[in-house]
Amino acid sequence: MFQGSFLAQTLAGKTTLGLPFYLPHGANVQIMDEGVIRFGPRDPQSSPLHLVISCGVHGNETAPVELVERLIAALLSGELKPRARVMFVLGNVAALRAGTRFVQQDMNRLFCRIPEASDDDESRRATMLEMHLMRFFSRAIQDDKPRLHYDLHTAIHGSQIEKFAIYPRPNEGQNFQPAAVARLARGGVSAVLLQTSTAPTFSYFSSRHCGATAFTVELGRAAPFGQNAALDLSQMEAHLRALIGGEVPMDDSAPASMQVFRVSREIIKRSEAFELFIDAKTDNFTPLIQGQPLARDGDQTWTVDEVGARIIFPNPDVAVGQRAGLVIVPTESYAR
Ligand SMILES: O=C(O)CCC(=O)N[C@@H](CCC(=O)O)C(=O)O
Ligand SMILES: [Zn+2]
Repeated sequence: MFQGSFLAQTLAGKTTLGLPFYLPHGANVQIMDEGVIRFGPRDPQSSPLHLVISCGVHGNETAPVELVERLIAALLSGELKPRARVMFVLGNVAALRAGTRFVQQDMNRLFCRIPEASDDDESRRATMLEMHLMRFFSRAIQDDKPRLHYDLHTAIHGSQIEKFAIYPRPNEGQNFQPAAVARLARGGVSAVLLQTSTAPTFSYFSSRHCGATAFTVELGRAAPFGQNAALDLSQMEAHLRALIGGEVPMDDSAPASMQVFRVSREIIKRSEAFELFIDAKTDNFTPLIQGQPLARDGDQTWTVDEVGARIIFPNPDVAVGQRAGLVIVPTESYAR
């Protein structure tokens, strides 16, 4: 089943789907789809955690894909033994082959939508990935074990804080969980952005529809395959290995060093007349000055109203209807 690495086989279009089987050291494994592989212990009932680790939702963000490939290889060799149920997802295989963020549409803007007969390949792939996560996490409904989804990215932008995460709002009746933020700190993440609005992103989907504690995790600067040596992912790799091995940290509060922000506003591009008054090369977390003009779109203008605001993902070249940036502000509160 594995001639060469799972990543190499996937990129070569040689995925072989199959029934679940046991590896010599007892782990259960199944290739569910192109770029989707699931591992678990011989006795799934003993799993302390249901974990999805996704990467490559954007095809130019390769460091997390190389990290996932190392984890899959360690599991296949028996060097890493799964106690958690874990499913790995290489999101946008076509874009990974092309080395581009996407082929036709940004896949991370295609979740939580109603499928249509006219859907393009990326829309169909997003829908298939939703089905894989619904099925994987449906097993979790039978027990009260934690459901966790890390969607690993790297960023087009430089950043004043290298490793950070976007935390989609939990469902009604739930608050953001400091313990979940504390786990991220163990993976080397230094800031978390609490997102209180809906979003068409993979992590928002698994939070909203799978009841998972989900994050988009930005691990550094995007670079092509083989050019990620300068990016240190060792702490995140150790954290993911511990989770896969069934070590679920029980910290109940995030370290004081973790910076917590709330997404105050999304700047949405409403027409081709849109202008962003912040250079698209501006680093993430660059401070904004209260009263400073942000953007104009026809007769609508945005200025910085917030105190202590910073910019995230400034990008005027997004498609109409998509966000051209996030305005964040510091917060002490984890309330939803
Ligand atoms: O660097 C950038 O401009 C974008 C990096 C990236 O792909 N970020 C994700 C964030 C997803 C989220 O908000 O949860 C994205 O834009 O899809
Ligand atoms: Zn990305």
